[in-house]
Amino acid sequence: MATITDTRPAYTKLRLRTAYGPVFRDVSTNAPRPATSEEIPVIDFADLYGDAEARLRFSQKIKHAATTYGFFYAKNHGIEEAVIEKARKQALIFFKQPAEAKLSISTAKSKFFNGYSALNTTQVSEGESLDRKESFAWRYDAQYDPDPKDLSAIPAEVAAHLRGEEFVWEGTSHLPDFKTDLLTYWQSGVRLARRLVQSFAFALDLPENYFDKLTTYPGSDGLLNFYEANKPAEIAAMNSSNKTGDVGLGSHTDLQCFTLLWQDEVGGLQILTPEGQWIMAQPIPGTLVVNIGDYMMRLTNDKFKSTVHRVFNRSTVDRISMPFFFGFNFNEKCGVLPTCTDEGNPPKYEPISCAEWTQLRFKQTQLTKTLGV
Ligand SMILES: O=C(O)CCC(=O)C(=O)O
Ligand SMILES: [Fe+2]
Repeated sequence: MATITDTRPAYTKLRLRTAYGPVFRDVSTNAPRPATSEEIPVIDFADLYGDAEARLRFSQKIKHAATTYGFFYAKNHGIEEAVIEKARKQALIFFKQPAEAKLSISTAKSKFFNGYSALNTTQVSEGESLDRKESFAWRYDAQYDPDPKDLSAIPAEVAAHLRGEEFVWEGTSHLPDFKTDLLTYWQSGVRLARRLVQSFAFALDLPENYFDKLTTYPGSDGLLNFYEANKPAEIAAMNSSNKTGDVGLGSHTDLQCFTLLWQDEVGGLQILTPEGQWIMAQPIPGTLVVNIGDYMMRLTNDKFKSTVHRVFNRSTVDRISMPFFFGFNFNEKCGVLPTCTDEGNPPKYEPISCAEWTQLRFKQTQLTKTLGV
């Protein structure tokens, strides 16, 4: 009798945190495969700085990527290599310090998760391991805005939501140029994001300056992630116990409008396709990875996709990544955009501010402090 082989992939359930509680996704047990250039396209940012025609062309590419997988690579993004390299070196210097020095600026000292998180102290995804990484986080502070601000003129409703904290810089002042090099990288991110969000507006059939009033004191979170080299025995243990849930950073979506991520050449970032297949966002030198966050997805009535991703790291060398999370002014309540809704497609969501929105997710995070915002 002929046997029929069942070639359907097996699926497991992945539990994800969302603002409104856990959701479950079916995930294929097939091994992760490299992403194709259709899935995660490389977009040339030279056009973002070009004439009206070039900017329109650019916005259409953004729209395509944002409405499919919500991930793309940015080349010619305008952040100087020297700026990135200095920040990367500082990140390594910081993480290679003795534990004591790092713990002196622990996130435990922060009201807003600024500072240092040690190995295995966060768990972005409850169904997976603790996050096998260390990190250093800081947030928007008007005194460092590349678009200079009159600090005495910040509206009270804006000031109430600003989350920068000086202790992260005070506690690293023994590291020469640490603050300068990281803030220079961060400022480049703020500038690029303010520009890119104009193209998002264009892509959504809105005037290019539509969001500008929402990005005067934007959510701008800087983060350094350090995934320490695994010892061969650790890798063998992870593999032999077949713990696919043993992750560098658990499965999650980013919270705000979009993320600009620099990653080194080691690799490990994976994204989850709508079919539940993990695909690898392999490093492409000279690019940033850009991805849509939940807040932007909500504002577009789910037209732009905020896609689940994780870091799956089995490397025997250290890995550094430096995400920059961008959102609107935290006090501004935004609803579904007028161009993303019509009679047949009514708004699915009530207006909400970035402050309220990020709070909702944090309330779901019972165990520890989650930095993926
Ligand atoms: O380290 C990476 O490549 C991704 C980091 C990330 O997704 C996050 O910090 O939200
Ligand atoms: Fe992320």
